[in-house]
Amino acid sequence: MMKCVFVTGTDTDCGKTHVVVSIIKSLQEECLLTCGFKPIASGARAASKADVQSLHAVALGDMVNEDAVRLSNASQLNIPYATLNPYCLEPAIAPHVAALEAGIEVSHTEFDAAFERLRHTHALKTPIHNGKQSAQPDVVVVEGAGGWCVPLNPRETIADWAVAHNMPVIIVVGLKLGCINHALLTAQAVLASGAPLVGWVANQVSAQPMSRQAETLAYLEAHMPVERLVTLGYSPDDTSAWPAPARQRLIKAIGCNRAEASA
Ligand SMILES: Nc1ncnc2c1ncn2[C@@H]1O[C@H](COP(=O)(O)OP(=O)(O)OP(=O)(O)O)[C@@H](O)[C@H]1O
Ligand SMILES: C[C@H](N)[C@H](N)CCCCCC(=O)O
Ligand SMILES: [Mg+2]
Repeated sequence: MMKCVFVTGTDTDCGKTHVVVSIIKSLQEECLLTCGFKPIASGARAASKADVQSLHAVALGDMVNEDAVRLSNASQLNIPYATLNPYCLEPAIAPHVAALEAGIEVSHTEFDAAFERLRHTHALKTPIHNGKQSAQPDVVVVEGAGGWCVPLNPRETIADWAVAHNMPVIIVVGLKLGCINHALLTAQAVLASGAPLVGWVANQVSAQPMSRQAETLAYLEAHMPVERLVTLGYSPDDTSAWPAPARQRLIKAIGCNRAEASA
């Protein structure tokens, strides 16, 4: 049974993509075939020659989003770009505004269709140890857009889609002044929506730790309604797997079972 997890955060730029890539690597380390999913992205560029080589079903000049590129490159499966990122909007602005300006109607139905295609069997970039050339993902790690309440259109948010699918939710807390309030409000909103909130990640987003980082973490530890899965330090070029105990917390939070893994 394919598992999924929805990663939201305290704000745009809190480090969701950074954390999603590290989650993908962590689950791969646990022999779970894992891919990312970015249902909607705002902020796109024309695909370069390097993108055409690394991405699946992308032509030179097609619009691609950097988050989705990073998710695709981290995946072990060759998933068509448009499946991994069904909505790729050009300006780096609120998605509902970008969609309106482009004359595009964003719909959960399109998310569902792409998510369904993700479930299919895809070619593996490198055959795994038992010689398998293709497989279905064991886990899909979904990256939201901005924070939990970001709208898609006047009626729906991206969170509504996660809630409709009862996806376990992880909150990324970008460690900076103001994050206590943002983290607690986000946790309250997730719980109020009825989604299963399964953990949070403390993510150091600046080279220097924020002032009184230890005290901030201690307060969050005591007041967040779920456990902290891991604390990630500042590491611009490193999105490697989490330490083993944190990986175990992650697997438990998502409800994965290594025995079910196809790898
Ligand atoms: N732990 C970290 N160490 C170093 N750099 C980080 C870390 N976390 C995030 N960053 C950097 O901070 C910036 C914002 O992070 P990221 O793109 O992951 O945010 P995001 O929440 O995914 O934003 P968006 O809402 O646009 O999707 C990026 O340049 C990223 O490389
Ligand atoms: C463009 C940016 N990097 C994100 N992808 C979108 C952030 C939307 C934030 C909307 C808001 O909360 O005001
Ligand atoms: Mg991102």
